[in-house]
Amino acid sequence: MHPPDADAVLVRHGDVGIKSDAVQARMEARLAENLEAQLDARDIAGSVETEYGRLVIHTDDVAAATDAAAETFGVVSASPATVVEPSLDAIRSALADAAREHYHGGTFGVDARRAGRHDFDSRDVGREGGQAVWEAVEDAFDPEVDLDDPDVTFSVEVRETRAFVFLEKRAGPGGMPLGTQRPLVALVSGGIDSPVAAWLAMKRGAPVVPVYLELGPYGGPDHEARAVETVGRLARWAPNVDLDVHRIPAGDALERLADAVTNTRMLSFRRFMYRAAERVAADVGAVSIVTGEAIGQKSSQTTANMAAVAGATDLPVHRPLLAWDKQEVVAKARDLGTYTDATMDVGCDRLAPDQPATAVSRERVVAAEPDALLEWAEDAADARETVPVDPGFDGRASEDDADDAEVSNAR
Ligand SMILES: Nc1ncnc2c1ncn2[C@@H]1O[C@H](COP(=O)(O)OP(=O)(O)OP(=O)(O)O)[C@@H](O)[C@H]1O
Repeated sequence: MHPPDADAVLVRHGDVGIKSDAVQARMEARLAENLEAQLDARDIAGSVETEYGRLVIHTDDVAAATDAAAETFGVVSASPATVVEPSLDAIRSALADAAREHYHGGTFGVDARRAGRHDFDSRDVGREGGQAVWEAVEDAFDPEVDLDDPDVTFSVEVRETRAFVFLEKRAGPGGMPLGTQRPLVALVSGGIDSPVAAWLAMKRGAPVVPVYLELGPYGGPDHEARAVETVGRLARWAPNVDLDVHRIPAGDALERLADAVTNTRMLSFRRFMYRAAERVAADVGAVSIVTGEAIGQKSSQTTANMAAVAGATDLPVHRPLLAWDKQEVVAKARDLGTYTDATMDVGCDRLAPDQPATAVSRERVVAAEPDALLEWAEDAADARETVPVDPGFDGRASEDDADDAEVSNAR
């Protein structure tokens, strides 16, 4: 919902605003780049302007640009808006136009904010704006003001050189602009959890390099296709980041592992996976690994077993879903469009022994596994191929250089 003649989208960020001025300016510039990439990818004509604390998309297609902003990390909210000069007259007139188009009875309120130097304050805007709305609709309706919970809110944000009039504040994902952290390798399976974990890492500004282990007889084309498809959904959030999937052929090694090891097999598989991910990370300049593991979700994810598999990589392993319940993950996956109803009897479920160990020491895991297991992992990682993903846009913007990512937690 937007006022008549809206030709801008006012974009707000959150955590970026608590950085030092210099870091904030850099992060806002990155957010502007990412918004431009979103416009490009969706074929929306427009440009992005940065003003301290806010970004403004100038476009005639405010509905599509608002959708794009709402799928951009770092954006807390976005409002399709009409831009007028910062005077009470101009604001009154824009509010009256908006009221004639969007007020159809019931209660209304004017929410006014102001920053900069003006010869009026936000209370003046609220009072005069409210009156303008009232006068615009009183002949046709019986308007009533409710400032606490109105049916329609007419909002005004007055900045130093202009004022924005809008009716909607669309929520974005929040977080930090993508590319403001160094990249991570994301271990993505065809399951529900790992895409959510990768999305959460991206939400905090870290581009991910998706890695899928192709499991030979334990996996299958459907499993792989699902992994690639869910990464495609994630790619909608990151049109200027290369999210093509690094596919590691792990089937042979897993068969050898399954022949050699029984009840600690899953733990050795996890060690294999971390080492393979570490190898990819070294090649692509990623600094850690992110997985969809959660405490107690499977026997290999008890607190004891997560401790037992540490040591296969020197890189930190981040588990953003560590304390999430399955229902919470499913709800988020549905939200993101990465959820799929089909359960597949593949992957870890097929590789798991009948009686997996739930609390083993690291020494026992290592003693039971083939001596060369971690070398097999490195060899498999070296034999990887990349599989393109489809974000579902018509066009695809060019890839972002991971080296560009800045480490910007200076504060
Ligand atoms: N074939 C695979 N390729 C890449 N990563 C994998 C693979 N299988 C598992 N992982 C990683 O290990 C984590 C835990 O493995 P788990 O057995 O719980 O996976 P899953 O249930 O098949 O998938 P998910 O955790 O995504 O729902 C996954 O979240 C993912 O990060």
